[in-house]
Amino acid sequence: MLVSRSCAKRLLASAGRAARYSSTGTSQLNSVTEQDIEYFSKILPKTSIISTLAPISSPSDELNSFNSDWMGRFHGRSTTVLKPKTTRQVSEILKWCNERRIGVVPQGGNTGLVGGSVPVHDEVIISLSNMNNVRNYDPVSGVLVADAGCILQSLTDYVAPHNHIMPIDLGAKGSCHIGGNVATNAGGLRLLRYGSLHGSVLGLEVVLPDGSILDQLTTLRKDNTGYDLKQLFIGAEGTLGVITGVSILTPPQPQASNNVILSLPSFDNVLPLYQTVKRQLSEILSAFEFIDRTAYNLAVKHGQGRALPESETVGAECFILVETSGGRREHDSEKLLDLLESLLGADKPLINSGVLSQSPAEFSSLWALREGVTEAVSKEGKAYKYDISVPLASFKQVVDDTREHLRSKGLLHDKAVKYVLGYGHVGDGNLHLNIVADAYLPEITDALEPYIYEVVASHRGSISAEHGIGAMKTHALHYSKSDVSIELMKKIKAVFDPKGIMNPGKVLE
Ligand SMILES: O=C(O)CC[C@@H](O)C(=O)O
Ligand SMILES: [Zn+2]
Repeated sequence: MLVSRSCAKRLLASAGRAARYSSTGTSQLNSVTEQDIEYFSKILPKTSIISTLAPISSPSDELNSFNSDWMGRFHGRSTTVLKPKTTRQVSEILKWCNERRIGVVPQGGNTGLVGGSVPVHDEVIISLSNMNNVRNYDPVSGVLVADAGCILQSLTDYVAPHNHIMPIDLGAKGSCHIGGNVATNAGGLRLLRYGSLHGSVLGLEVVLPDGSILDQLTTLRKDNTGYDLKQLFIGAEGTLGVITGVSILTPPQPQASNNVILSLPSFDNVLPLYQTVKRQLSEILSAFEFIDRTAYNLAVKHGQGRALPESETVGAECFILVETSGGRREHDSEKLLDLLESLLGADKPLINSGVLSQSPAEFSSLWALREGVTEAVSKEGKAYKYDISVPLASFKQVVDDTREHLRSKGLLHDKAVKYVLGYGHVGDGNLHLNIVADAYLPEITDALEPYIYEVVASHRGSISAEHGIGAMKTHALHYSKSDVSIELMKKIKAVFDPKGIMNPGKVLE
């Protein structure tokens, strides 16, 4: 139900003003009041509002999962979650919040790793989970238009009968939303083959903080008409507006997918191996993923995938998962077998052994060893997650140096930190450096930061290769962005969101 302008004005005038300073330091933001809930309940059915405030008054534990990230590292104090079903409803909510200066946090599947989708204070959470319809699919062009709240896996299932796949794939696919993927510019396991979302996303529908709807939901492959505004929202982490619809190009399903896990005696072999694999598999190579020994052991310990036969892992310092996706089943398998033969038959073999999947179940099981590292780590304790781009050659050095650094501070093993491990997307130059401890402790954070960011900056790398900045890295943005860049980002933010209501405390300080 839409609320009339006069009704909105009346409610605005009567609304209480529990003002406080926002985390961005740029504007006064207000807390939600009972009058706001009264207004929201004119826009949304009561079942789509979770609030501890009258006249809804849901139990506060219902709010907990929306206020915390899945790692239990970031916590907000929102009193109110709104679950709109339509773009128009999102627009009405934002218009109201903008006029009232109420902070807003858009939330998808809440699977992020940098605290981007939970409030810093008591912002209203707009959950996109009720906006979960496919709007249109053209199996000829492969262009899919979907609500932002569609779960990635359900979209993968939707396009599968049409012999297409989604251009992204990530461990959280069973719960992450396509809108969240776009808002965070999620990378994932298919980036090597299909590139980033900046290329696959053709159009977006975005509700701006003042409630206006930016309809750029084009399905065109070519549209060279000046500034490509949608690119600004890809990776903006909800700081410029709420993405409500996504138009995305889905690639044809490869006819044949194979994978193999190679065990390597030394990390030094990773780079020559990558060169060899690229040369021999050329266009059918679709993933080249790295798992160090610690990461592998944890994945196995926590039952992610099936452990490789013991004999194949003896003496392995690290593992590489190679995937091929091509158009000719026999040809592709032969290419992979030829690769294995030539690697193992070399005078100085780069690998100890390789385990090739022989069935769809084995294919998934090998992937689970890699995809499941995050899950395994979460079962071990609290993880400090650094998601960095550094030259491939320094992946191992960075992990080893971090371990030694923690040891020198007396924090390793006997004192809180249990593991330091590395894994990630070698093909994309992206290392996931995880430090696993018993708890999130200030002395560990102090030992890790700015240490890791300085290492990254010394390589002219990125402090966030794919997970974003969220609330976790706002203070460190300058390690990867120049002053000029940050000033421009702030100006862009001010143009779209002059009152600073959108996802305050994220991306920019
Ligand atoms: O948990 C992490 O640090 C990485 C998660 C994800 O980006 C992955 O590549 O598995
Ligand atoms: Zn990753």
